Amino acid sequence: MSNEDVILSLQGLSKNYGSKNVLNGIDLTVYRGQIIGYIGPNGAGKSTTIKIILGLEGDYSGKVEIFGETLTEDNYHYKRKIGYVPEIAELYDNLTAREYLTFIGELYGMDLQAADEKAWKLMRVFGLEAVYNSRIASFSKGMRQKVLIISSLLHNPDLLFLDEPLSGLDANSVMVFKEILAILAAEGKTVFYSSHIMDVVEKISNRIILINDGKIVADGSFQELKAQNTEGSLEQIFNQLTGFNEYKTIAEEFVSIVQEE
Ligand SMILES: Nc1ncnc2c1ncn2[C@@H]1O[C@H](COP(=O)(O)OP(=O)(O)OP(=O)(O)O)[C@@H](O)[C@H]1O
Repeated sequence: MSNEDVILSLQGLSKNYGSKNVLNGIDLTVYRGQIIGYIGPNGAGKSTTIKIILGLEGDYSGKVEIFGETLTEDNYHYKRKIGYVPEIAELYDNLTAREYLTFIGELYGMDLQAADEKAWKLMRVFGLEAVYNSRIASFSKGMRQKVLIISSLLHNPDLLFLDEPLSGLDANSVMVFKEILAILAAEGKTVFYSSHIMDVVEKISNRIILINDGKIVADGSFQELKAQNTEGSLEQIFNQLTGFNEYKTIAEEFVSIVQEE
């Protein structure tokens, strides 16, 4: 791939919280059209990486380049080309879906009417047109997640960050969303997908990055990772590479404590 196809580059990215070293020299070049499955154990630093790239977390060392420009505090124009589904979302409960989505659309520089029309159409495709003018407080978990997904894509971003995006979605919606991602990537959009649902990551990503102890411990397509490891599924490869083989002992200990008289 040529340099023009580099969408994102992390060079020696490190981050401490106090004395805790969370990221420890992440080197990663992401190319246009890739769906990156960014995985790792709880607390490995996945959300921290995403927040640094989004400019939500500072005080790191190393270099971040996005769309060919170095990330600095006063360079925020790139944000218009980015979409983000956070792991924990602050949806404004008192707003209606319409108010929320048009607000987000305007933040991304869209014209109010254009944002309104597009948001309504996307809500309709997700079967939510009847609640477009209802308050988000009355929405189920899956409905909220769909609003979040729409808000991340309303402005047609080139690079999409998804942190556990399927949370609360039913099986039909998951199928639709996986297909949306595949079509977007085929259109040249780039997706950075962080999740613990290994069978989905295995299927949708064309490149999987596994981080552990603040470092990249695996980088390749699922087929490549499979060829390099003795284990078969991504879940098993994950457990093998993160040195986890104690699940039975932990489960037994947990249940025996639950059953203590
Ligand atoms: N604002 C903060 N202040 C102090 N420590 C933090 C802060 N944010 C994150 N951490 C710590 O950094 C580490 C990495 O957190 P992060 O949320 O990036 O992990 P993650 O890989 O996304 O985990 P999970 O899979 O559980 O969502 C954790 O140990 C967490 O406690």
